[in-house]
Amino acid sequence: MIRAYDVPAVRAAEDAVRAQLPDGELMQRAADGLAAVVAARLSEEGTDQVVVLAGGGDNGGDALYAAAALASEAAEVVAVLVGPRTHEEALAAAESAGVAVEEWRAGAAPDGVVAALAEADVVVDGILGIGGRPGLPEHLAGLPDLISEAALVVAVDLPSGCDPAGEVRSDAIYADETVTFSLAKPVHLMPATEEAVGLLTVVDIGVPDPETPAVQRFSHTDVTGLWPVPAPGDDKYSRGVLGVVTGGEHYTGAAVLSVTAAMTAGVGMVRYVGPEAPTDLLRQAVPETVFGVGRVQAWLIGSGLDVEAASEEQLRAAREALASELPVLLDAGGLDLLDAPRPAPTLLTPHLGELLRLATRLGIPGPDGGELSQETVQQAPTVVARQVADRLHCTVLVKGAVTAVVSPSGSGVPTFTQADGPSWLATAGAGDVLGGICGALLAAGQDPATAGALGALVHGVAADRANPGGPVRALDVAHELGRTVAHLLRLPA
Ligand SMILES: NC(=O)C1=CN([C@@H]2O[C@H](COP(=O)(O)OP(=O)(O)OC[C@H]3O[C@@H](n4cnc5c(N)ncnc54)[C@H](O)[C@@H]3O)[C@@H](O)[C@H]2O)[C@@H](O)CC1
Repeated sequence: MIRAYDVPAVRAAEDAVRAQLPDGELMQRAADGLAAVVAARLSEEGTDQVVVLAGGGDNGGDALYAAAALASEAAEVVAVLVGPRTHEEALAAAESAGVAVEEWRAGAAPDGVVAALAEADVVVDGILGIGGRPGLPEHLAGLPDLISEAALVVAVDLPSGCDPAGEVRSDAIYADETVTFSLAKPVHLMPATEEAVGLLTVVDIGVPDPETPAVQRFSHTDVTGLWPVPAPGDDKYSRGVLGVVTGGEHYTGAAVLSVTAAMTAGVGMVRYVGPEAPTDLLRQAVPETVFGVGRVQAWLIGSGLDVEAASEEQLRAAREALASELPVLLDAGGLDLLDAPRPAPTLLTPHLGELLRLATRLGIPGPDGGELSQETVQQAPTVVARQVADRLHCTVLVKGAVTAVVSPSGSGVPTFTQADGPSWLATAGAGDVLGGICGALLAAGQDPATAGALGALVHGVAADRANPGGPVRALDVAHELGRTVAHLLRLPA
């Protein structure tokens, strides 16, 4: 499990440790750790040009102390002071170690800075850390374009400009590697910001984990402790029966994909409710399926379901499911069926377009109070998802390269994010497969957040294993699930 802690929790944990240490010791540990990582990335000939961008806060202090430590390792280290203030002791240390100093505190970049950035082999981004507001300081808006394409960009704690909470996308430095200290922060794991982080390296500076994480991510080795594995006394009913209301006369494939995924992921049984065409297809493609309404432990409703054109039987089953005390997963068209909170566990699995449609239907406004836009949903997917989760008292899984599973505010459940799949997984029907996996987990008794996050992990790993490094089709991902679960269960816990 990877855990990330929000800024107040990190500051409190750091304060507690700092109080026990000599002045400046914690920052020195951070700077030494940073310098060791950067030194390991330098070429062995010692010919590298290193540029250290230092802001006005402690992040800039870390970067300047690291610059001092790197002065003897590189051909040249240039520190560029970009903040309104400078950490004076760290600057003095850098200067006495032989670091060249440039200032760029406002306006356009001075020629010396432009030249240094164009020639840099390594750029250390110490402009803003966890004290940063989203976006780059105004005069640094053009900075990313000045950095040589060939340079390795190493961010200190987080890429400057990124929202430390990882909730909103903003102008930022894109790092190849981010070196953080003891604790990961949400920025490192959230969909709006993870792309800018690059490789995440955590250097231990002796700060213990706070109690409550803000964001969690399952690792492959977590699957063993969480996946429902049948015991000798189990039967198909005790393992979980999933009621499935997906597909229709026109979207027959959604039924095949979701039911195949649920069965291959290991549900005890599927009861499918749908019209003739998908039913006929399922009789051929997934002969294990049982048809018609009956006793189930959870419902999967929606993939390929057009509420306007759905059969009477499907709509009745869906409405009864929503009125029941059973866990329900709503996907795609099924999202149109929920207007008010249900008393039972509910997992919604929209992609960004569906999230916009759902949030708009619920009357959730944009940040300016006006109508919610596609841009806002793209820039701040987890903010919008949380508003939906709060309105409907449900769990919202937002699909993407980084999938986020957001629970209602105050529920005490951290946000889960998973980034396990290859980009090839962005393909038709992949969401139907995810619905089948998560539905199987709900039927086995998992809570919606765990079912969503674990389902996303297995979905991503199966896609990779179905055709490593190449294109996958959704049905191949579904067929790979059984072997993927077996592979994950074999990993040491
Ligand atoms: N607190 C500690 O004990 C430690 C902190 N460390 C470092 O300190 C960092 C946090 O330091 P700070 O709290 O000083 O925060 P920052 O170094 O992020 O600096 C914040 C400063 O920048 C300004 N600012 C923020 N966003 C801006 C924006 N978009 N445009 C212009 N100005 C902006 C703020 O007003 C503030 O003055 C951490 O990220 C980490 O790198 C490390 O040295 C480890 C120990």
